[in-house]
Amino acid sequence: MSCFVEIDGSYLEGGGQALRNALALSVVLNRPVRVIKIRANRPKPGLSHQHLHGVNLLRDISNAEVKGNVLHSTELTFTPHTIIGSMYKVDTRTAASITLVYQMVMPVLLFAGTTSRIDVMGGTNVSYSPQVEYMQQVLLPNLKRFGVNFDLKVLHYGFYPRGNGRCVLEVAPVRSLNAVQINDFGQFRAVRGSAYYSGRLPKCIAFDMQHSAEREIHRLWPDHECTIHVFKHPPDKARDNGAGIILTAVTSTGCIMGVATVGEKNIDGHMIGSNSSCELAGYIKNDICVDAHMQDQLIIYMALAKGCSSIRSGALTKHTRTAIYVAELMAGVKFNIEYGNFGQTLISCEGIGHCNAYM
Ligand SMILES: Nc1ncnc2c1ncn2[C@@H]1O[C@H](COP(=O)(O)OP(=O)(O)OP(=O)(O)O)[C@@H](O)[C@H]1O
Repeated sequence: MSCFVEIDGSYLEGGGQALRNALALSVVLNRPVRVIKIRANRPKPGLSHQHLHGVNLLRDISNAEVKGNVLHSTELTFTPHTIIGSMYKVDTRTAASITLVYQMVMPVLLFAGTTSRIDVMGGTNVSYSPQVEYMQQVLLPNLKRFGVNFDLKVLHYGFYPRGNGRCVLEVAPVRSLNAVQINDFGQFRAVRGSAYYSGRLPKCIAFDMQHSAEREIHRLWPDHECTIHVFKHPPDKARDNGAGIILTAVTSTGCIMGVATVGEKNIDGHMIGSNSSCELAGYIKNDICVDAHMQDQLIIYMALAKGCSSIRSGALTKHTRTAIYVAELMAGVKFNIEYGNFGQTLISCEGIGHCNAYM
């Protein structure tokens, strides 16, 4: 009988997240895994640069035996042996999302014996992935509740198609993760954010994003603070053209929801600003404590934490259901979903209370 847990990468979302979570859990739990039909629902299935660099980084961190770690591969077996906290460097030579490489290794580095430092070159602000500001301003405060601490420095911002971005992530290990309750919205306090531009793009793009976003929030909540700063990345921080916005909403109970969007070709600043603020307003109106992207990103931590975690979010995304599928198979946990009246969901799970074997 095979000793591999088999994960079907075509299930539900059928993107790279199933692979990232499966491999991260494989290392943390020391369980060999086989991932089949990798990214089957994407236009170009199989491993792209981002995934391949993540797999090879995780191989080095865990001294794993790997088969299938080549570009476009749709099947992979991964047998980890250890977790080595250390300094690592990855140059993707593309605009591959740096934050998605970090998404793969972060849960693992928490269970190393010492602090790790991961220097990655690629894209910091790339579509369909967490913007680097989202990781700093939304992921970090949410993960702090689990007892996680990381420091993410951006040495250079990088955009599609050139890349040229560079970040350094430092992750401190934990003995175990706390269970969290992120389900009490409290009172809406403020919206804060920034709109940036770089390279040869005109400043009006960032001001259009700012004005449209502030107008929408002030229209709905005239008495609440809404502060969006506009700035240009200096040339030594961003060589290429790029523009985007990050908005966060904070509540009296410490909930932080975020929306971060990077402009693509023919950027319409007004459109980005108003779409982003409408998305954020939807969370505030419905007392949602965890935004649609944080929802799937917290699943792996809930599965590993000690005790029962619960998060109050909006409608379940396919990414979240995929993350739950992987966590249940790999860690043997069970997630429970309760549905509210206005599309809210309460996602809960009794975590396995994984303990760090290297501390
Ligand atoms: N705007 C965003 N803000 C925050 N997180 C995001 C944003 N867009 C995508 N994400 C996150 O990025 C991850 C993308 O997962 P997905 O499976 O689509 O991976 P992928 O490797 O990009 O695959 P693919 O290239 O197959 O799309 C998810 O965790 C999702 O929540």
